[in-house]
Amino acid sequence: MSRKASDNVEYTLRSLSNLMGEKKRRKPDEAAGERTLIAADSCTSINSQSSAATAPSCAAGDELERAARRQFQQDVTPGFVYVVSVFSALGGFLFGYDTGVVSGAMLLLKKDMNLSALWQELLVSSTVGAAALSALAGGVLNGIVGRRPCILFASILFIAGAAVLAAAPDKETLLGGRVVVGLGIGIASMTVPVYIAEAAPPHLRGRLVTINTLFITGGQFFAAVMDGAFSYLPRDGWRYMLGLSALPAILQFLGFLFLPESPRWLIQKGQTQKARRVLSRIRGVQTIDEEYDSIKNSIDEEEKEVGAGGPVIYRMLVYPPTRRALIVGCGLQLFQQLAGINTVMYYSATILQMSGVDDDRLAIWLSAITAFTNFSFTLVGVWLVEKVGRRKLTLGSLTGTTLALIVLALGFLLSAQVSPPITLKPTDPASQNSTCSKYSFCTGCMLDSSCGFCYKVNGSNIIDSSCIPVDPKTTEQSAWGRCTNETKSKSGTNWAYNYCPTSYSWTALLGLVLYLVFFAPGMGPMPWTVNSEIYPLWARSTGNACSSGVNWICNVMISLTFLHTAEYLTYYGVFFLYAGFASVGLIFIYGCLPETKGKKLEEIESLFENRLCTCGASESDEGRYIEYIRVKGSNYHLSDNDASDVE
Ligand SMILES: O[C@H]1[C@H](O)[C@@H](O)[C@H](O)[C@@H](O)[C@H]1O
Repeated sequence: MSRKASDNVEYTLRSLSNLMGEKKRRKPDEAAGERTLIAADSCTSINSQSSAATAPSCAAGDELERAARRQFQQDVTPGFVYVVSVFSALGGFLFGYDTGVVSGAMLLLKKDMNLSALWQELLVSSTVGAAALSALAGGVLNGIVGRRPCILFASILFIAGAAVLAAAPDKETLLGGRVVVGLGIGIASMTVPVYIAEAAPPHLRGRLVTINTLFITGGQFFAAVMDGAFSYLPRDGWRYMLGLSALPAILQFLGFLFLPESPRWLIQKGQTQKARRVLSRIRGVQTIDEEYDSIKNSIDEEEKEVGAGGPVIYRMLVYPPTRRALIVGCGLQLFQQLAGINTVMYYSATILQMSGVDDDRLAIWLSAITAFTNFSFTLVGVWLVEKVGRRKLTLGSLTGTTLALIVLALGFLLSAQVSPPITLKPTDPASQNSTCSKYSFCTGCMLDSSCGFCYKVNGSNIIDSSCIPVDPKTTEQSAWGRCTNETKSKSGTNWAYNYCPTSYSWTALLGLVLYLVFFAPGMGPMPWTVNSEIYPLWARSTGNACSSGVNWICNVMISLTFLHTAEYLTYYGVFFLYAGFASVGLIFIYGCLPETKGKKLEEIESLFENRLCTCGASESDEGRYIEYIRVKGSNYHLSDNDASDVE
């Protein structure tokens, strides 16, 4: 593409963002911003000379100061940074869509392609496994070629993967497509938060990076809706489900042809002129010297302190502040996954069946409601992150998540205790020889993946119940006897696979909803947000690669072992186990996560300088405000302490 064409499109994007800025400036109370600033300025100047005498004339000082702050925030936040963030967050949307869509697609695929359980597991876990590998490799790639080419490369992988999946003639090609998509997800998951954090102004960084997680959960919700919609097609519905992700990927690719490289990466690579141009473009102001110098100085200082030789991961491990940051970053991602979010997301249909839902399509639509809860409560996180800060949000969220896990576990425990007994023993030799004949209660039968519970209902009582082997081809019926599809309606029996009919099953639904309400605003987004900001520039790609790798590896481990662990520990045992993991996470986060809200990226390293635990380090809104005033050339004093900063 010619330079001129690219300049034109960039001009259009910028006009769009300027327009957003213009609109804002036209609001009446904000139009007075500059005047307010001057008024507040004279008020505080007088104050600094004779505070007692002038106190009455400054009675409205607080109000003026607030207006001046509002003006400051608009001045340093042009709309362009939102355009940059939204195009980047399309990577998050694809991450959510491609990990979410497979559960619904699988229901159709296993019939169309006659997939065995092993192939189903392969198609799900190959994507997550590939994401783990490419997230780890993405660190090196980011450092060498930059953030923008990595995002472009990820969108190419998403487009190619979607095309292969939509056209796949056999299961081997499907597997190839899922691996390609997984490679894209891994690179996007580690690059996008870093890119947004490096482009955002400090007071909005948390919110903009959290928008990426909003897009992840939005992608998961959209995938669930598409799963529901295309499940009505008689054939090939899965091709549309899997192929649709090409559209946002194409949009992202086109957008990124015109979006700039991260200014911090450019400065690190010595491309100073380009970095200055990008900085003034995304800040929308000419006076970027302050920010440029602060980034440049911190890079120079870091090089002096840490040295430039040896692999980055080695230098991170031997330098205490980055080692501590790495422990915190990886720990957050570890506990995000150990709290079991993806068993809830991937197995919500199964968990909902425990609440008595025995229709496949209904289960898909109910999973869409679960995904919607996750999405809408992530929005609460976007709103809260700059208000209460990362630390309080994460701690509050994990506390609620732990309680919700206990509710889930108690729900399953109650259900197990009132589990219906098995009253009929099979008479035919084939049934007698199977493991199903050894259970006396429904719970045992439910947890054995080769058996299902066959029963009749008389009023509110369960009668004539038996545990029979499941049909190896479909879990919708028993292999033989009263609960095959042909005999069910004639004999008036019901077939329960993977669940037991009990009057306490609503507690599972309650626990599930509570879980997402608490998890989504904090534990969902904060590990990504915090990781994007806690490493110094030289260690940022590697730090994020490692922590994203930890996230994906634990994701595979937990989601693949869920059903097997439930066989050994029962369902309530698994949820008690996750509640245990979450409690350990709570202690870890309480002790180790500092507050990074409002800090400049270059200041955050100092939070990890002295010890592992820097609990509740304060924000620096005031500092940034003073800096803004200095940039504007005023001699503005907030208080005696701040005054010394200004001069
Ligand atoms: O932050 C995200 C989000 O919470 C998703 O819902 C979940 O599926 C991902 O594993 C997690 O990393």
